[in-house]
Amino acid sequence: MVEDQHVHHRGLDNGRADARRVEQDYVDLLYARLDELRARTSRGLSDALARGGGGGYAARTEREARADENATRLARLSAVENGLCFGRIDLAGGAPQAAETRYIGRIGLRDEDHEPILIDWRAPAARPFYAAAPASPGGLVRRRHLHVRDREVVGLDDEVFDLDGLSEDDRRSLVGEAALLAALSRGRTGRMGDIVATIQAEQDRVIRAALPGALVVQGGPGTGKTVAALHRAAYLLYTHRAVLERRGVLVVGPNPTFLRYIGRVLPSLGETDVVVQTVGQLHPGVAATAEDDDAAAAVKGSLRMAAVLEAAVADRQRVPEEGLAVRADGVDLRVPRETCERLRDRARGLGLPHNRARKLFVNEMLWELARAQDAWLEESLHEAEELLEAAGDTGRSELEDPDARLRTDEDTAYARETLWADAAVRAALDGLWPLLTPERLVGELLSDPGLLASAAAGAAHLPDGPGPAEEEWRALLRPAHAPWTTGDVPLLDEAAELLGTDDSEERARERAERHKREEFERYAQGVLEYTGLYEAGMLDAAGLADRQERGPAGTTAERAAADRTWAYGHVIVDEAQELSEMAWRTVMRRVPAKSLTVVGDLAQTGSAAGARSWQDMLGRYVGGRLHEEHLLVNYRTPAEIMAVAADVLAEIAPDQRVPESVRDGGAPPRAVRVAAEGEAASGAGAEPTGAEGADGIPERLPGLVAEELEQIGEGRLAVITPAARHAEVAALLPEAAAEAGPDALDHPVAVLTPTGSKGLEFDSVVLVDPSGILAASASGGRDLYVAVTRATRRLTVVHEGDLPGMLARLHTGDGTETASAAR
Ligand SMILES: Nc1ncnc2c1ncn2[C@@H]1O[C@H](COP(=O)(O)OP(=O)(O)OP(=O)(O)O)[C@@H](O)[C@H]1O
Repeated sequence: MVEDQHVHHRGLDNGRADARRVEQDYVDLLYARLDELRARTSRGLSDALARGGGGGYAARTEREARADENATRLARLSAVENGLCFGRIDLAGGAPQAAETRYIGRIGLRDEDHEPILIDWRAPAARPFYAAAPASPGGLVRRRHLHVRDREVVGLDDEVFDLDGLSEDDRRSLVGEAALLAALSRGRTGRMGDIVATIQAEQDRVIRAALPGALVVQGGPGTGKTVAALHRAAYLLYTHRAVLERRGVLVVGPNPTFLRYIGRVLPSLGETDVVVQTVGQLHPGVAATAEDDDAAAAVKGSLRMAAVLEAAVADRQRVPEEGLAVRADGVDLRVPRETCERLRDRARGLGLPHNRARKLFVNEMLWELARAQDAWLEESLHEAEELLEAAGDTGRSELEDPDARLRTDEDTAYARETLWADAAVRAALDGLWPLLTPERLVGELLSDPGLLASAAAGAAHLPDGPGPAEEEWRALLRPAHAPWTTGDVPLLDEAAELLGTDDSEERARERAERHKREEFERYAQGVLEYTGLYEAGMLDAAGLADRQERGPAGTTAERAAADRTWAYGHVIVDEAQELSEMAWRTVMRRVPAKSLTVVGDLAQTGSAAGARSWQDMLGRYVGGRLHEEHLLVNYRTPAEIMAVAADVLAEIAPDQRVPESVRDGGAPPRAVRVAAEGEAASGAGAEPTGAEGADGIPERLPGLVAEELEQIGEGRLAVITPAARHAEVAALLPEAAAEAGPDALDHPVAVLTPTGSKGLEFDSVVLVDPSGILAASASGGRDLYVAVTRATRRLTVVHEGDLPGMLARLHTGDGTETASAAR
């Protein structure tokens, strides 16, 4: 509930109670309409289902289409129950326009006479609700936020755009401050929520930016990049439905926990045609979660790997010194080296992927072998003839040419078939030009120093080269069959491009399916015309055929996710600073139109292969179509905690601006010093720790966590530790979820590494061993920055030795605790 002290009094002179009653009446009307539509849709659905499976093909198809349509509508109508309407704008009148009032909500509604009674938040008519600012009210007299719980109006929050009455410094672009603060002060649930009611003007610009081109949104922690990106997905699908419903939208996020964290936002916005994946899932059939060490990640993520893989494929197209020698059917067959080379070069010259060029190579080699076999047979037949002749018995008539071929072309063709069926022949040809899967190519390459050395050397001669130096590629070596890492996935995708598939069977199947589909579309058109669905604009024949083909489970999103070559209509990348050059190459392949939204923070880059500049990463794909927006206000972290983060930022990325916190007045962040392992109670530098001796992390941490939990009540807490100490710390908190667990977000306490905490937020953060985080890698400072900016209310830093210099503020700030005081 919005407390009275939060409500601006300016616009409520007519009495808050009266205003609330007026809004309650209107909200009642909206819910009545919603109930009516739901009842109607649900009747439509049960009618369609009740008629069972009878009737002809046409009737069944029509019923299925109706049932499908009704089910989707019903799901949408149910999803908007909470917060159906959250805003109202009053626009100035003045000739020729009359003054106008609009209500803004999660969906659009019309009354019986088709008059709009509620405007969808994504519609152009809703725009002034978000865009109006004191300096540019955009025709608004007043903006009102409605707080509705269980269909009851529990609070109002008004802003009057009376320019004379407002000072310039009235919160820059911030709008609906009271509503915003109320939204921000709610405890965290472990799932991200939507913010349709309180989208801020700078975020609105991002959400409603044009579809084409690449939009990069750079913003510090908590500036709402993630939440704005997800609302943008919903907005684009609403505004460009025709394009995007068929092609879908792909959202790429950093890790599976994060994907679960944001998973609920899109359905609440009524959008289902969205595929949400980590980089580790971009290649269908692989779900990589393991990570490389920094050295391997840096090499693997570099664009030079494209040349290494190209060379690795060429290395698999081999010609042995002595040519091809194989024994088939008891006969030794040979194809000389020069012939093998000529055929290899010809196959390479086709410019086809390896597995498709292989068909030509294998085919020609089989002819060579068949001819070799022929030659051998000819020779033996001639020999036999000569023997017979010598014995006085001629097999042929005197009239025949003694040098004529004894075997016909048909014989040779037949021999070719027989040779292809011979396992030894196939194995020999596979040795020269094997059929390769991406998994095999990459797996064997990374576990074989010989293959790697050769591919790295080969890359030197390619346009994307030179390849990595020996000390670099050695970092890639690992045991055969090691689990896939996220860094491997772009390599697998690159390999898939280079290898292609041997798709002749698939293409024949596709041809047959296309034929079937064309017939069905013709048929569907007839069905639509007689049902009237066509005139109503609800479906077209292709759409109906689509539904028919995919059945109820096959949404655009599902088909897209399973298809490596799917071309999305738009791609949104979150925590985009973590993607390597190779990962961008994969992402760009998924969106040929290069329509992208990229959100991230260069100051938070943790990956050794991640971005240091957006232009460097993206310029080569989008050129001049790169548009950059900045978000500057932090909605997550209170000012007191952000001051600590600002010191860290000044060390690690002095050129990045610290976002300004909306909230302040939170609990002061604190540092708690504990004894290091083996540190004596009276040891040098130890705080006085009491009679029972030096208490270290094992003794102190559970108590500190319990203390924090008490402070935050229903909220959530994260313990963030260096990766090397994760297991040790998790063992101290058996009730907590360790990050690998699938339901880390459903526990009050989660133990995370800085990487695992990316993009997430918690009411309280207990950061263990900051020096350990700093020392863990070259990007330790950036990881520390990520860790301290996860808290929405409280931050406790637990350290053993001295605090790192960049956290010194925790010593001097108010409320800093010593170990003894914290007990
Ligand atoms: N306009 C808004 N109204 C209400 N809450 C908001 C608004 N903008 C952002 N928030 C909240 O602020 C928090 C931070 O947002 P979000 O996670 O999108 O930030 P981010 O920029 O992605 O942060 P990071 O870079 O740290 O991952 C979320 O809880 C989000 O719901």
